[in-house]
Amino acid sequence: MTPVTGLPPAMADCKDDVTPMLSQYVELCEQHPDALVLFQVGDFYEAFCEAAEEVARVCEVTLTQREDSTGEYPMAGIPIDNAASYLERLVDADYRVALADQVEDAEQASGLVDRAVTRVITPGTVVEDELLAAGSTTYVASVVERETDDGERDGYGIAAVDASTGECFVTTVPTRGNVREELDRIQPNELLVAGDAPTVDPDGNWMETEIDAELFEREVARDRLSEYVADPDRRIDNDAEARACGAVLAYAEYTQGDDGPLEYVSRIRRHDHRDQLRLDAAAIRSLELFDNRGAGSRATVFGVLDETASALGRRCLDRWLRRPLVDRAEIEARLDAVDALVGDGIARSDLHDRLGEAYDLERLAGRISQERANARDLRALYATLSIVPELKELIADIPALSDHHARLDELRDVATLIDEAITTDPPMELTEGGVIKQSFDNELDTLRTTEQDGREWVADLEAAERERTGIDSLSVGHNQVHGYYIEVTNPNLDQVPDDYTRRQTLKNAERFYTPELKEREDEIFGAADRADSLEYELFCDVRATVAAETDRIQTLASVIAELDALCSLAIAATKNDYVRPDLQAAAAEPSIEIHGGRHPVVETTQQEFVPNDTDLDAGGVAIITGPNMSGKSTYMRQVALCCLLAQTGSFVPAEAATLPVLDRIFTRVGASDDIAGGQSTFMREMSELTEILHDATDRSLVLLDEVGRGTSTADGLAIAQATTEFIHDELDALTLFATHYHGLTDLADERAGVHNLHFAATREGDDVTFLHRVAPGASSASYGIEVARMAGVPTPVVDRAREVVASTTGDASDSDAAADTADDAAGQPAADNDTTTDPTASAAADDALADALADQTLDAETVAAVAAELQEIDIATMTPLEALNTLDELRTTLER
Ligand SMILES: Nc1ncnc2c1ncn2[C@@H]1O[C@H](COP(=O)(O)OP(=O)(O)OP(=O)(O)O)[C@@H](O)[C@H]1O
Repeated sequence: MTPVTGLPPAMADCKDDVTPMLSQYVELCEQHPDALVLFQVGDFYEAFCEAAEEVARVCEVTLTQREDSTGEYPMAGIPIDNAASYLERLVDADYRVALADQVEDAEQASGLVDRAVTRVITPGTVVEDELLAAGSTTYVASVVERETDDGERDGYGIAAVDASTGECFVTTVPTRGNVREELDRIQPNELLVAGDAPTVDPDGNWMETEIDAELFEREVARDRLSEYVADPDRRIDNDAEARACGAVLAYAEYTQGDDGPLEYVSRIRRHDHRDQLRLDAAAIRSLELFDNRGAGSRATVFGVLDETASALGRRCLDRWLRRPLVDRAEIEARLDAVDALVGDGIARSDLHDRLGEAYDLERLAGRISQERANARDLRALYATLSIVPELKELIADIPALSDHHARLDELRDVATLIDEAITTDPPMELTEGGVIKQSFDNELDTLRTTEQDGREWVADLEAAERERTGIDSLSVGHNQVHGYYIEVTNPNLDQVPDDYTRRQTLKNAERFYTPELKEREDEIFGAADRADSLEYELFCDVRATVAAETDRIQTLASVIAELDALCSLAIAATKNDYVRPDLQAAAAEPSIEIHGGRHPVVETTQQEFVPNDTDLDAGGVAIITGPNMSGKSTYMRQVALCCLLAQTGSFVPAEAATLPVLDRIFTRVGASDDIAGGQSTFMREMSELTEILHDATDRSLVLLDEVGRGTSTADGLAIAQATTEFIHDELDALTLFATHYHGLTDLADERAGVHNLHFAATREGDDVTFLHRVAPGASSASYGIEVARMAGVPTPVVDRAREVVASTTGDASDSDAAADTADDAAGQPAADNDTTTDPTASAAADDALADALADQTLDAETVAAVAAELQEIDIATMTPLEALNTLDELRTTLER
């Protein structure tokens, strides 16, 4: 269905004939062609015509008809009081929603109430608490290609802003690939583009929004930036950064309905991508830092490390994990702090408890400066400020946190003001009183006293009038329409005094007022009205005074956030038994030495995790072989994660670790069972490989997992071998390469820095047991068929696969397995007796099994036919495309 934005077509057809109110709607829709306009009519936000149909569909609300002198229009509305959940649905359905509010009091308006768009809600600029997950970030980003003075293209400027917290940053990256890498780190919800902007990967998980190209213009952007920071050139490196940043800020202003700069965006940080350990999308994904393809949020690296107590800390830890450090001093400073907290259980748990009381200061600061904060928000700020003295005391004696101690500003002036001004449990509404404390303002106190005295006088009136009139059933009451009254039932009406004036007649009684009651009533309501509006004015003054301190509040927020993130790392380290890593000396050649290393996530899901050592010398390449499921991938990732955690400032899951400061982690996981993408999968694999071969340095860690599998076995082995040789001979990168190409293990004999590792398994009868223990040397058997059997592949398929292997190798895999078991029992690497199977044949069998695994209900006859056909194929002479086509045909046969 095409999105309905701007002016609904049916309304466009009759726009000149509609009522004045609808013509206001038409005008606002025309001003916001990209947004779905929700138009306030009393207590509802309404949409009309096609927009109404869409709102009714997405929000599941009733579609009604509006009828007026100009015609009949479909109409759908959502209640303003309860708008958040409906707005969320519309934003989730990729709508930008423009809220056209009544900006004039309906009672005071002469004629049509004025309306204006006060806010455009878009996926990347949500600020409403109800629509935001706690501790999350919501960025809108933009990318601008950089041009040098001579018109040469030279890299890209990237900017992002989180409109809910005011965080804003810029960076420049050299290549298109780096753009994607940076965006993968930022994970923006929305990406701004103009007509000539470079298109970024369309697969990105963000909404693309086209904005006016003028907002990207150099001068326009620079002018805007100078409204935010005093000296933009000091913060911004080049025009591309300035243009990208100008555009995101302009868009943020537009969506917040502000004409001027957003006060709470008070600093623009600059990242240099060389100042952080670089991780590309493949690394973030395959190391399962934040996402684990649906296995639950705890089963990620972030999930394991996240012991934060506050939303501030959670966001900070997220940032740290996305941008590990490369500056040795900064890493050591974080490690020192974590170390101190690991060593002091009492400080750690007290700190964690106090931090749990901190509200989300970043978002509070945004709301306060945007005048969206209510009295409860100010009280939340006060509550957070109240914990600061305790935080200071808790860390006063921890030298590693002395910098945090010095930066913890108690903001006493702000705290005192809020506490003196705002009631302890204020209402949500700001205009109905109860917000400002007694004794804060003399005029307010006088008004409240007048009101109070009046009410007390009324409260005493009943008794006084009963006595005066002798009517025992006389009562004094109040209602919204008629105000105060004295009620006398019909049988007593003859006793009513002369100064009673009739106000209202009921069935069994009459209601009266006296001149004095009227006078008191005017006094009470006059004072109450005036006091309510004075309270609102005083509240706004207090809020503005606090808003002027936004910068200090944001600094405090960042210190609290860091303390919480450090505390979280210390708790995770203690809970999971991590150790402080030693960083190699700066001058040392990068090498990795881990004793008893573990995978931080897998170890939490396994009953017994087997720790493994790693010893990778400078420029070393480890070729890792072993049966399927034996632990190769887990091992490689745990090595990468140890390095990554260390550079985040975290302890690492190991008994001891000496680690280098890496510049980059590359991971390339080969096209495994998922051939669905066909050629494109292999192409992607190769283009990612190209990037590694171009960019890796001797400070990079490269993980290659079954690279080359996406093509024919012969080509795959050739590519794998050439890649390993190149990495070893030219790049000197630290490399772990898990492979089923046993032929690759021969490289260890040819090149000094290459060595073999293998994961062994033992077999008893048909049962294979994985030891998950890494040992030197190459493995001799893949146990693919045994794994298939254990996975439940029907017996005829398993038997046929054994026949295929036997006939192509002249051998049965049993002998390999037996040799492997015997080697392991003797503690010898299997490579010594290697009876390596022909890779072409075992790959053919693997392929047959992979297909069979895909559908275990296949009949044995079809599978046998496919297996026979597979046997006929001469894979070594096929092109990758031919191989894929043949595979596709075979699979189609199986699917029939
Ligand atoms: N050191 C270990 N201790 C305990 N269990 C482990 C260990 N390493 C891996 N495992 C378990 O074994 C499973 C398979 O591990 P992994 O995916 O690393 O094997 P693999 O050799 O890479 O397999 P394949 O070649 O099929 O990709 C893991 O999901 C985990 O459950």
